Amino acid sequence: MKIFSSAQLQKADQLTVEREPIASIDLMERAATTVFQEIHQRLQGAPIPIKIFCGIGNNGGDGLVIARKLIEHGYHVTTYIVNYSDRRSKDFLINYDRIKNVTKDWPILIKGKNDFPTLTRNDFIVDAMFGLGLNRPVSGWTKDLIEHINAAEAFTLSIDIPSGLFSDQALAEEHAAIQADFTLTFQSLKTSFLLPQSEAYVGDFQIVDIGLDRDFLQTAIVHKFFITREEVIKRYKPRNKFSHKGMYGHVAIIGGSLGKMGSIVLATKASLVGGAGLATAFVPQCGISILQTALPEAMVVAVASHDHLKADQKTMDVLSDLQPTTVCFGMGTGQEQATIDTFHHILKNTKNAMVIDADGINILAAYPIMLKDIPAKSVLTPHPKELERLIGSWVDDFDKLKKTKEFSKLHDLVVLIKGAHTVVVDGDDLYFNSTGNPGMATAGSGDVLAGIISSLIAQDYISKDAAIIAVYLHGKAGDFAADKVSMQGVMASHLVEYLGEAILDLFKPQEPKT
Ligand SMILES: NC(=O)C1=CN([C@@H]2O[C@H](COP(=O)(O)OP(=O)(O)OC[C@H]3O[C@@H](n4cnc5c(N)ncnc54)[C@H](O)[C@@H]3O)[C@@H](O)[C@H]2O)[C@@H](O)CC1
Ligand SMILES: [K+]
Repeated sequence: MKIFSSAQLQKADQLTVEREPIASIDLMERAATTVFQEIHQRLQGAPIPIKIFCGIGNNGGDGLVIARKLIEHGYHVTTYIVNYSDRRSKDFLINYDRIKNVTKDWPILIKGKNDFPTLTRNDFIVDAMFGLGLNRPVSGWTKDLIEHINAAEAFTLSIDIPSGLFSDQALAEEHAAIQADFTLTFQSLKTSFLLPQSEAYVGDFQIVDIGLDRDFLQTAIVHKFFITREEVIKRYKPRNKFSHKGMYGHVAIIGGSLGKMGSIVLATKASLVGGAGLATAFVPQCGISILQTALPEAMVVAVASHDHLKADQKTMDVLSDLQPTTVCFGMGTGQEQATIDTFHHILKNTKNAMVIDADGINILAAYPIMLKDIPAKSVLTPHPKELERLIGSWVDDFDKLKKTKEFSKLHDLVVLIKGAHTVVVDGDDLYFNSTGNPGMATAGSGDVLAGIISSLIAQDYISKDAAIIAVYLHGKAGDFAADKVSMQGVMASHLVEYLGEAILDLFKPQEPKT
């Protein structure tokens, strides 16, 4: 699913008005009516006090349409005009007149601090103060009003975007924005919704299709995408019956050390459940019986050393004889010098795209000289701390994405930035994941993900697609697991256990979204 910039959405807005054609006031009516219907469906006529805060632009105009519709449907509505400027938009003014025809409780003007209404946590607040027209951080009494609304801790629904938040740039923490419980956004997600810094503001979100110009939406070039089920289905290759295990590749999972063998068990198992035909765990001596016991389906190659990976020539020859399709390195390896040398040797002797995780990333950060030896299109899967060691620190989430794109292009690598919405960075293209939950922030979760990515590359997916499909399925498995065992109860093993269900879910007819 494409993610458009606010400039593109405003362009789409104009084109829709010209091409449909539709008067902008009618486009506002259509858009805001759709939002009203979403609210009405949830409130079902509940007699709760609804307080709508309208700016003086078109976001405010939307708020007035919503207020009018709610009043017409018998809801208890109080409308406020947040009069932060006297330049009112044309469509705002039209709706300002219209609402006066349906109620004697005309909108109340807020012109400063002493006009702030008392709010309680039982209110249902609709935030229509600023939308895509926000062009500088909110300041003055308007900022105080935002903080006043947040302090009420009432259920808050934001229209299009939480007021005070920008769609395509980060918000400094000294600036204020509405902390929405729910955001109904027009036509497309906004990038800022998917970044960790905005988590306090956006809450849950839902896209409202307002029928913007289809041709523009289809042809507009974007570099940001939301990984929905459809994005995965169009990339996923179903199996044909005349197939044999040799067709599904051979994954070599390399890593582990004394006391950290579980990460290899999880990654190797995940690679088999993800569909690889063969899997070999390449581990220190201490891991042999562990792997053979925990995972009879996997072959095991042990290096000479006992506690850590210290491959000698003999075991490197075994690895090259294995001819693995995909090599995955880094889980549980530690950073002993012998392990670092082994890793460097593997990098130089591997041609196909690899998956590099955990300590593999930390070793690359410590020895950037090794970066040039990584096979093209390899996938790195850092969590934010590992990423910082690799690319240096960043100012904010947008700066983090910019630096990661540069790193991805410079070294021709696919980089996954793990988080609430894990991002797959492939050159200039960003793919934000739509599945997963906080229950997955648990030991071993990353090992499972690395195993799934490896299994998909072994099955001949290009690295970018392998990463996109893997993060989606990994998160989906986590969602199924959390539904069964609670978020707290999710363990990495559950992510392997529910992976098959996540794959099946791709091809199950979806009941219509409620
Ligand atoms: N995209 C679309 O096709 C549609 C958009 N509509 C609405 O139109 C909105 C955009 O409306 P506008 O462009 O009028 O702008 P907004 O309503 O978002 O903002 C109102 C005005 O506030 C001023 N402003 C910006 N930052 C400020 C600040 N920090 N302090 C004080 N004033 C500030 C700007 O001059 C802006 O025109 C969207 O968010 C959406 O809600 C809807 O009417 C439906 C159609
Ligand atoms: K808003």
